[in-house]
Amino acid sequence: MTQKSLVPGATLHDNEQGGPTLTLKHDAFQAEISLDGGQLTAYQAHGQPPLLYLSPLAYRVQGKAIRGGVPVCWPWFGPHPHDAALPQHGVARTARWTLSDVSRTDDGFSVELLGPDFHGLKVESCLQLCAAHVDITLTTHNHGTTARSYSAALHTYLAIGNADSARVQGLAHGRYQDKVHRQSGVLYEDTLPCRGELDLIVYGRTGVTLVDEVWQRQIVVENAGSDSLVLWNPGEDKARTLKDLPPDGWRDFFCIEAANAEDDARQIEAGESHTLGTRLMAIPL
Ligand SMILES: O=P(O)(O)OC[C@H]1O[C@H](O)[C@H](O)[C@@H](O)[C@@H]1O
Repeated sequence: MTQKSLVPGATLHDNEQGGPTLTLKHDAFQAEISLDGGQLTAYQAHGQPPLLYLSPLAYRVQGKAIRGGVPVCWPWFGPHPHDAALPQHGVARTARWTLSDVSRTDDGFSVELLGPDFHGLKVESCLQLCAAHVDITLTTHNHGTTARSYSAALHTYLAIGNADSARVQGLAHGRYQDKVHRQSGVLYEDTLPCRGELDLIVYGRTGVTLVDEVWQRQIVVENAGSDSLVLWNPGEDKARTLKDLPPDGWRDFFCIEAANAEDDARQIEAGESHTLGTRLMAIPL
């Protein structure tokens, strides 16, 4: 593919490994979207640290998930519920998506992407990017003839100064499922340190804040169409088993995922659709 200008500031081109990539340049920020995975891989407001972490060892070949940015887990989150042969986190993050529209808005860009079809379910994504925030929606349509269940997540890798000294706020009274310790219960504390391996689904919380003392900022995450959010960091030991993450890479991000996961999996009637969304806002401390 040769480089193609779409609207002022938006260019579609192949990255170094040949993957179709949309680069967005604005006076106040710049961003990159990979059509492989249909995912935002970078967003940075000028003069600020990056909002999203992208592993320097991330695979950038068609058919492999990209570790970083905002991977799309769809139409199931985690292992497939009945068929262990199917890939973890569904088919969308390894599919090549289609760019259906890109336009300038008053304060940034709006991008629409069409994702894969999976047995009567179809997914599309809309990204609204401006200097103040990033909004991503994921809409699933059931174009089959019977009701269908699915699960999903926008698996956001938020960039941070150091996971060891960051914390998530806004969790009090959320019901949780802890996949590391195989426990469930209710979170009594409002704040959770991002230290060590964490893999938690928290129900009933649509908004939380990641507080980063090192970079002196907080990232506010507000989700919609979701009653579950996932908090994940592999920690030092598990990170060593991930080939697409440097040994110290776990320090540089914390995942806060807008989800329809586990107990929050959704059923969509024939002809209906459901939208999951997340808004990310970085604010100085
Ligand atoms: O390594 P991946 O397939 O990208 O999955 C990374 C992580 O995603 C989610 O956060 C899950 O809750 C974790 O259990 C999983 O380890």
